[in-house]
Amino acid sequence: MELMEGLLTRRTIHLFRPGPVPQAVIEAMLEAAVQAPNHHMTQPWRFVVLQGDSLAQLARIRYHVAWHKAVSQNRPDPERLAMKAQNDYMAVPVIIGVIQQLASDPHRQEEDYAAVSCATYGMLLAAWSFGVGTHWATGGITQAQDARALLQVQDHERITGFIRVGYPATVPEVPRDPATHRTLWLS
Ligand SMILES: Cc1cc2nc3c(=O)[nH]c(=O)nc-3n(C[C@H](O)[C@H](O)[C@H](O)COP(=O)(O)O)c2cc1C
Repeated sequence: MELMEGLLTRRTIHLFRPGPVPQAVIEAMLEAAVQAPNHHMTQPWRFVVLQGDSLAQLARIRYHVAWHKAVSQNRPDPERLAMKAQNDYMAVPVIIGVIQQLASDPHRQEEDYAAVSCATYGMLLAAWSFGVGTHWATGGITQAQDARALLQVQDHERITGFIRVGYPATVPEVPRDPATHRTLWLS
């Protein structure tokens, strides 16, 4: 797939087909990620690939996070919402946790988050080039102590997102405002 085609057609996937993703695709995603631009070459990222039992553990943690959120918001049927949250994770063969190493300087931290986001986007695009879909999400689970422990996140690190990886069942359309509506050309 041409780079431009990938940039124009990649979408967040919400429904995945069952089945594994080749290890080579996951490795290619990670290689693409570490090529991301990063100021001062801080390379402020780390990745944790969860499959099998570890993915099931993460899904269970997501169940608890979703349950507590639903209860705290007085939502009806917290059990159903929590099961959906868990099942969404169990519907993919691989989830990649993205971790930012936190610099002590706030400005450096902000620039590092930009770099980690570039790395994450690189992963999504690399996956897409193999016809593999992704879903980049944040949410409460990125701060859950149990999730941090499972991913062996250190005090000077934070989880910036979880990337679900699998073959898409459907690819949604998510139209954008044209770039011309968002651009001022100066000469
Ligand atoms: C930093 C970041 C956090 C996101 N967090 C979530 C999330 O928690 N849940 C979710 O469903 N999508 C999340 N998304 C995906 C966006 O909702 C999605 O990119 C947007 O709807 C546009 O759709 P597209 O990716 O198909 O173009 C996140 C995207 C980014 C960049």
